[in-house]
Amino acid sequence: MSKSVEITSFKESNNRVVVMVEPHSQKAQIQQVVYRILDANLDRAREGLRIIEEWCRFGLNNAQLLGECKYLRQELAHWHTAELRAARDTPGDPGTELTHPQEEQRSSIKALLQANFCRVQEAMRVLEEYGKLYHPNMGKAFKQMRYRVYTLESSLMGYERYQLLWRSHLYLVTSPSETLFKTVEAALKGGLTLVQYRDKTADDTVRVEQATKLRQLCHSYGALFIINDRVDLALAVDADGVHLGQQDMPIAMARQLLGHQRLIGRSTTNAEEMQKAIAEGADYIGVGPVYETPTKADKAAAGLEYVSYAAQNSSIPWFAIGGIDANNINDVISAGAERVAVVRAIIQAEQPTLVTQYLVSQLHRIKL
Ligand SMILES: Cc1ncc(COP(=O)(O)OP(=O)(O)O)c(N)n1
Ligand SMILES: Cc1nc(C(=O)O)sc1CCOP(=O)(O)O
Ligand SMILES: [Mg+2]
Repeated sequence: MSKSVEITSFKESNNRVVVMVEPHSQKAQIQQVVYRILDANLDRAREGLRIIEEWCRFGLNNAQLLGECKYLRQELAHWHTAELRAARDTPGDPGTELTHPQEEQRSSIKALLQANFCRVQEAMRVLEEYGKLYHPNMGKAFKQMRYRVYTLESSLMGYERYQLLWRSHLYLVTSPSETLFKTVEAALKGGLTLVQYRDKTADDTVRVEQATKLRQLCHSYGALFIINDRVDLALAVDADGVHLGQQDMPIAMARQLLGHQRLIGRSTTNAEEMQKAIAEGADYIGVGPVYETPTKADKAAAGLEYVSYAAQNSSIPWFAIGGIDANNINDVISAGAERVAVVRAIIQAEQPTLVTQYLVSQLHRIKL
């Protein structure tokens, strides 16, 4: 039986021409496999982008992010040619049956978005590599697209955090407590959306363990989770940002390490520190201590005058902090505060959910 063959290359050796041949059927089979891989991954990338796009549209109402998703989907459609679609063999594809248990549940919007970004990026990497066998420009095109997806992820995740920061009016800064997790969860149930892990004395092993648990807890309630003082710890536990005091790392250095996706807060005690923090690119500032407090015994009170100054002059979100509780929060609000950070008022409360609800309700009353 004669088989059709294709000459794929030849070379000269000892004055003889050596011809390399490959059966036609085998080459066609390989091509078909490549087409199926491209088809499946174009679909995967498009589906993942669609899921991300819906959040940009309905969740964030952000035209710029929505436009970027649409652009990327159109690019995918451009590469999804009829011959690639024709290679599809869904019944014969063992991959359609397989799902990972983690795909069955998502703990939050953030987890859902991250899983889909991962899916899109993986698919684009496959398209970049196998695409080189299909079209001379496909590899380059998908490399560029993959970088655009990284940028989109960065903008979207950063935007998400920034939005939630602006929506947060009560900020819990923790202190060591035997009931830390129970108390934080009770406060989250009361409507808390911003938590800072602050433990000035624990070993790093303990800090890593507690911060990891708290991050999971906060994210499961859709709240932001910030680390006090330590950029390395914030990165290690995938926190939403870091809070830096005047003696901590410079903001520019922290920004280099954390990127623009994560939040950076700065403590300020006077007008000069406030202006500097804003100029250096802080995302929010602490304004205090409003009252003297045993939680920060070495710092003299800045008073309500500084709160009024912040109300008039801060262009970024700011949190009045220091000695604030349910008894005096209305004085702080009257001085101009719309956001407040507390330690003892919640950590030492007998009923943290109720206290949180009360503080949040007072802060929201301002806007009515
Ligand atoms: C929201 C907020 N504001 C101020 C501080 C104080 O930070 P810092 O001055 O660095 O003091 P320590 O907290 O590190 O003792 C804060 N943690 N949070
Ligand atoms: C951690 C901290 N920073 C402050 C500042 O002014 O920078 S005041 C403060 C402690 C706030 O604790 P409490 O709510 O228990 O008074
Ligand atoms: Mg500090």
